[in-house]
Amino acid sequence: FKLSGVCHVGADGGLKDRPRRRPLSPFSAPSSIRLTAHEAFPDVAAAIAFANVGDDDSRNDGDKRDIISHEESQRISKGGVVVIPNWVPSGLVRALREDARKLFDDGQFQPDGLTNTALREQGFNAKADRQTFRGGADWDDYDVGDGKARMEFALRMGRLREELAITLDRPTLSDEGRGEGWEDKDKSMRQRRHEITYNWYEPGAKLGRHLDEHHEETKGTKGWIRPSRRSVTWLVYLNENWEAEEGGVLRCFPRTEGCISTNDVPVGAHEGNLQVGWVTGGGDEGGIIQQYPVFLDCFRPSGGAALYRVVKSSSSSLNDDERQILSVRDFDVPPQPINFASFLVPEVRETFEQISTSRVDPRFVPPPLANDSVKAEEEDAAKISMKTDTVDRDGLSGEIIGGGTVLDVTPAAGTLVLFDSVTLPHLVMEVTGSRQRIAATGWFHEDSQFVLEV
Ligand SMILES: O=C(O)CCC(=O)C(=O)O
Ligand SMILES: [Fe+2]
Repeated sequence: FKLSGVCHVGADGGLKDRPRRRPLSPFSAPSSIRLTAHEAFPDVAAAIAFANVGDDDSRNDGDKRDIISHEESQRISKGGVVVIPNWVPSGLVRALREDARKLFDDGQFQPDGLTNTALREQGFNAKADRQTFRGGADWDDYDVGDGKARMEFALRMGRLREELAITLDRPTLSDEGRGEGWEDKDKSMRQRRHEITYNWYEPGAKLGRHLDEHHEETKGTKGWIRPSRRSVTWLVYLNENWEAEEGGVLRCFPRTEGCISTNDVPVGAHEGNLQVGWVTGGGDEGGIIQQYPVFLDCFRPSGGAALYRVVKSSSSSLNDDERQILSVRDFDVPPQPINFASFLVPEVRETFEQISTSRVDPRFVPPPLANDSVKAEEEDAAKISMKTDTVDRDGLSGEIIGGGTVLDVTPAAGTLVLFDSVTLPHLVMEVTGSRQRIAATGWFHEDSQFVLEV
C-alpha cells in the first residue's frame, strides 16, 4: 500500500489555525462504516483505508492540497455551487457504476422524488421518475453488489465531510452517529445520520425544482422531529462520456457571481436559524447588486418569530455580528403556503426573494393546491426560458434570471458537486438520450437546532 498520502490532511500547514480541527487519521473516516467493514471484511478494511488515502488522484498529490481547497469550501459558505471535474478516480467511478447497475438489475432501487406529473397520476412511472438505492442500512451491506467499492467511496466522502466541518465551521458535521433506529432489526427502519445513495434516471425521467432542506418551523407536523438535518448536498456523477444532448443536466439557481463574491455572511443558517430568503441592500458596489441571506428565528423572547439579516460589524471578532430585524413585529409562522414577505417592513419587502415558495417548488405545495402548483410549474418554466444574460465560469455556462443565475452542470463521470442544502434550489432536467443517468448522491448532516420531546 502507498503510505505516502496518509497524513495528507494534516500536512497542510495552512490549516493549523482553523478552528476545531480534530486529529484525523485514515481511521477517523466514518467509524460507522469502518465498524461494519470490519464485521464483514475483517482484514481488508484497514487495507482499503490506507490504499485509498494515497490514491492516485492528482488532487492529493505532492501539492499538499486538501480534499477540496479552502476557496472551494468558501464558495459553499457564500451560496455558490462547487463543481470539480474528475474528483473521483476513474477506477472507482467505474466500480461504482457497475455496482449501481448490478443493484438495479437485482431490484434494489426504490422509486423516489416523484415528479409533479407522477403525483397527479398517483403512481410511479419508471420512464418519468427518479429511483434510488438508499444508503440507510444497505450502503455497507456486503451481501449485495460491490461492497468494497462502496466502502472505499464512503471513506472518501467521510474525509471530505471532516474537512467541511472545519472549513465551513459546522463542527457537528463531523459527528458520525449511526442515525436513527440503527439497532432496529427491521433494516428498513435503519437510517444513517449522513445519507449516501445511488440515484438512477431512466430516459425520460427528471426531478422538479426543490430545496434539499427547509426550516423545521415551516414543515408543519413533520417539523422538529429529527436530531439532525441536511447541511451540505453532494453529488458524484458516474456517467461515462455523457454528452450535453443526452439531457439530465443538474440546473442550479445560485446568486450572481458578483453577489457570491461580495457576500460575507455565511448562507444556510445563522446561530441555528435557517435561511428562508434573500434581500437586496447596501446599494450596488461597482455595479454588483448585493444580496444578503434572511434568517428565521422562531424562538424570540416574545414567543413569536422574526426575520432578520446579519450585519457584519467592523471589528474582526466573529461574535460581534448584529441582527437587523426585518419583520414589522414578531409573528407566528403560518402553515404552508407561507409568504414571508407579508411580515417584512415595506422597504425590505420590495427586494425580498423567498428561497422556496409553493410557486417555485412543486414539493412545497400542500395537497389541496396541487392544481395551482401545476400552473406554477408552467409559469416557472416560462420564467426559466426568459434569459436576460449569460455567465461563463470555468467552462460552465448559465443564464441570469431575477436576483440569481442559472448554472447547468453536465452529469459527467467523476464530477463532484457541492452546495449548501438550505440555500440552493435545483432541479434535474429530463434525460433525453437513450441511456440511464446514474449518480451517487448524499447529504452531510449537522445537528438540528433542537428536537421536540414526544
Ligand atoms: O441527481 C442530481 O443531479 C440531483 C438529485 C437531487 O437533487 C436530489 O436527490 O435531491
Ligand atoms: Fe436535491
